[in-house]
Amino acid sequence: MQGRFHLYEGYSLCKVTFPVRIFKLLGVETLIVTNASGGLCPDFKVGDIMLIKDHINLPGFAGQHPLCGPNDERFGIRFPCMSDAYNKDLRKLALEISQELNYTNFVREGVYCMVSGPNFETIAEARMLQILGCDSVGMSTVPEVTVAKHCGLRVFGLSLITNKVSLDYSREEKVNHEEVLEISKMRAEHLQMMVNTLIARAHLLDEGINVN
Ligand SMILES: O=P(O)(O)O[C@@H]1C[C@H](O)[C@@H](CO)O1
Ligand SMILES: Nc1nc2[nH]cnc2c(=O)[nH]1
Repeated sequence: MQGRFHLYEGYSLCKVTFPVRIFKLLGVETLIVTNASGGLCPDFKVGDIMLIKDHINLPGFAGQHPLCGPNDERFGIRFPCMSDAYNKDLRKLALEISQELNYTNFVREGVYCMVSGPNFETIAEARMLQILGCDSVGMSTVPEVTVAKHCGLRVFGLSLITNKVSLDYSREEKVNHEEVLEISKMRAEHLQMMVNTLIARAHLLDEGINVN
């Protein structure tokens, strides 16, 4: 997909995730998601690429969930397990690839949290998210991943840390969308290289071939 639909644009989560079900019907087996997010983990720097290890579905906690309503059994079960949402083997492979590509000084792993947006966080919100165990925060991805897991797709995700989220009332810098776009452009080639290399190697995992 070139871009995606967002909840904050006014789309229902059913519409936001509709392309994932189309992928499933087309025979897609693995979903690779990328996004931009704000860094909450104090160790993260702007420009870091975070391999998404897990997520927190904050809109889901409040009933904004793409699987609410009658369950479509053709796609998956009523109560899907999400404890292994982001495929372990693909994450391990991505870490190995980042070492080979010499990217280790800007590749991290962490927990992504979705909020609906469109505003960036208040400082109190950011502090709360950090206490909850979120390493980064963004406005997308989680609904698509949830629907992908529901219908049995394997998922891998990368989140580009485009800014630091303000956690301190004395911090003068203000988060803005222009910065998000600028950092995304700066890291685009690295992200493409990681994804391309991962795709080239991922099928070896299915065939049980040692990728080292
Ligand atoms: O679509 P993603 O989640 O990558 O985009 C993020 C969320 C907003 O659309 C935008 C905020 O600057 O970046
Ligand atoms: N919610 C949220 N989304 C983002 N997308 C890119 N940066 C941010 C951020 O700081 N907060």
